[in-house]
Amino acid sequence: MSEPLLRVDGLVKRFGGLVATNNLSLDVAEGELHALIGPNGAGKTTFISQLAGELRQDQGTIQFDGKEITPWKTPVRVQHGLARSFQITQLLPDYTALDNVAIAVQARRGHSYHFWKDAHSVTDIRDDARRQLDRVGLGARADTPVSELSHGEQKQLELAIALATSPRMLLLDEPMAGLGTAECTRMIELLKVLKTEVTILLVEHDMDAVFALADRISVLVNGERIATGSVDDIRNDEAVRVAYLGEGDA
Ligand SMILES: Nc1ncnc2c1ncn2[C@@H]1O[C@H](COP(=O)(O)OP(=O)(O)OP(=O)(O)O)[C@@H](O)[C@H]1O
Repeated sequence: MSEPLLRVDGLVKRFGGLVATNNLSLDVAEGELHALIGPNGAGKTTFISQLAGELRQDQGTIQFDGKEITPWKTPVRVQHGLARSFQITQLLPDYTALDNVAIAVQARRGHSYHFWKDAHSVTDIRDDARRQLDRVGLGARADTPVSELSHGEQKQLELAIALATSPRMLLLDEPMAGLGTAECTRMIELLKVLKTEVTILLVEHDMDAVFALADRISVLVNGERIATGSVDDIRNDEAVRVAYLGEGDA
């Protein structure tokens, strides 16, 4: 079997007496959409933050593309293709959708201090940003300020910004959160396309989305991975039903 793109071994994160990540090991194969589910407080966001390099683990190792990345800071992880989607809270509300993506593209290319000096590179950056907006179905909203975008469009913009760093693997933390039914459907369709282009680790509470998208699902309870399997495996896993999906649910 080929090496997984992401390999996590024995990760532990404590907050005082609370073990938020409990000896967690997990593999994500190249090309896979791996969903991570679990009840509130199970430690999903804490895990994603450690993968992104925003939170330092107490124990364990993280390998990406065969390299040990455990000591690497976030920007180095991003340069090597491991990117977390930006949250809506990090968008610049007075700037247009295009500007928000262009700033991310600019950062990726390390142009931060010479951005306005080179007209060609500016055009190039804006073209690239426009491509990312097209990819997430926001092309027609490029010149709209973020504050005027709907919640669903802002979630699409988060994705465009993450894609602007050309990731090999995307870490997505609840892309469906707060979306209405129609917006959810649109996001699922969008992720179906993106999953053919990039490996994805998806944290999501919306089980319709998880079941529609996941190649494999891992279940986290109290910081511990209690199961990993296909959609059918997880639906039929007794321990998962008891711990998370709820016994007796339809
Ligand atoms: N910075 C922190 N300091 C102390 N405790 C924290 C911190 N961050 C998270 N926790 C605790 O760690 C546990 C895991 O939290 P985390 O947010 O990772 O769970 P989650 O599975 O993402 O939950 P949700 O589905 O509600 O987003 C919780 O008990 C939480 O209160």
